[in-house]
Amino acid sequence: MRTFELEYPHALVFNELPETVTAIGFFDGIHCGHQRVIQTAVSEAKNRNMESAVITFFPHPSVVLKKDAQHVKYITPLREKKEILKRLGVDRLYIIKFNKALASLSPQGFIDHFIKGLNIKHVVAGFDFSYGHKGKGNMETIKEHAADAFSYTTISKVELDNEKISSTRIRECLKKGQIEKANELLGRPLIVDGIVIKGEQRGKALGYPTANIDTNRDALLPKTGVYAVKIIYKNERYEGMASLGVNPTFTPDLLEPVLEVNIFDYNNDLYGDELLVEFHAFIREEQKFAGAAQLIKKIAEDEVKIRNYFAKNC
Ligand SMILES: Cc1cc2nc3c(=O)[nH]c(=O)nc-3n(C[C@H](O)[C@H](O)[C@H](O)COP(=O)(O)O)c2cc1C
Ligand SMILES: Nc1ncnc2c1ncn2[C@@H]1O[C@H](COP(=O)(O)OP(=O)(O)O)[C@@H](O)[C@H]1O
Repeated sequence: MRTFELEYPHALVFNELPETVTAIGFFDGIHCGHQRVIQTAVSEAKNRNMESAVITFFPHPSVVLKKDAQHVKYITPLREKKEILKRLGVDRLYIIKFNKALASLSPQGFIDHFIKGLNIKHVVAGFDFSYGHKGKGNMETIKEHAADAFSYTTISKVELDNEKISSTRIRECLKKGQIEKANELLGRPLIVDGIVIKGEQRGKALGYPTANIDTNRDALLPKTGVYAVKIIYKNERYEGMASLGVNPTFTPDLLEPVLEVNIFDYNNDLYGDELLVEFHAFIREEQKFAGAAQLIKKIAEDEVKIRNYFAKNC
């Protein structure tokens, strides 16, 4: 997959661009609904003997459009997004910078520059996709803006339990610790990755060494607590338990939750290495214990629970 980071106006040369079928959207999470849009574009491209593409945006429009400048966290930060799109068989990824200039482009201007101008012959988008200034362009107006230069497919609402699958719904599940429902909506387990850094060196003494993970600051983390996780390390998959929290038993003043994992049946140095953590089940809330002995007892119970969980659900 080739990635192109574009700004308005982009400088790509039309004559050098292949005829392409594209999916377009913000696609945070690349959930089951997004996957239907992207897979439709990939198979339509094969049918037409064209290249497949995904057009997406960065950062999230709310960063530019909302007054209180904020930092948005993503279910799939750009890096994860790229990995998943590669796996879906996408040939080209166009990441359009969402800035004031882009936000003020008219719907016709957007289509002319970023669809016709990128030699797109067919567009696939969800029924609620919008484009151009104030999101005034949509799947109703696209026919007029296309003016026969390209065709399009509108993907209708994809639902689970009679409710639309959406990034917002997944964010709410993650906030509540409903990881299994979030995973069902995503169509894969939530993955958070990062590099192993040094912690307080307390884990080994407790009998449960934990790899402390420096996560991407763009990554949306689930609710704090203890989770059944799988760890992908050097292309091998391990079972383990994660603590996402502020370690109240020992550190009353930690502000940001820390993600740490204890890998089952493993004993080796991991400092400086990259780990991918797949979240599978929420086990319990984080607690403040009277001391190390009580915490160790609880962690031993967590381990039994999590091993049983994976014995039943692999
Ligand atoms: C499965 C598991 C559950 C945990 N639960 C709690 C908890 O409920 N309360 C708490 O204060 N710390 C909890 N911890 C975090 C430990 O306090 C932490 O791993 C330990 O202090 C080691 O920290 P270090 O890696 O910085 O040395 C848990 C850790 C694990 C692995
Ligand atoms: N089974 C394991 N799970 C996680 N980390 C392990 C394991 N075995 C060894 N380690 C190593 O031990 C370190 C964790 O030990 P710990 O005493 O908790 O130190 P720290 O406070 O630096 O995390 C990990 O970063 C890793 O290098």
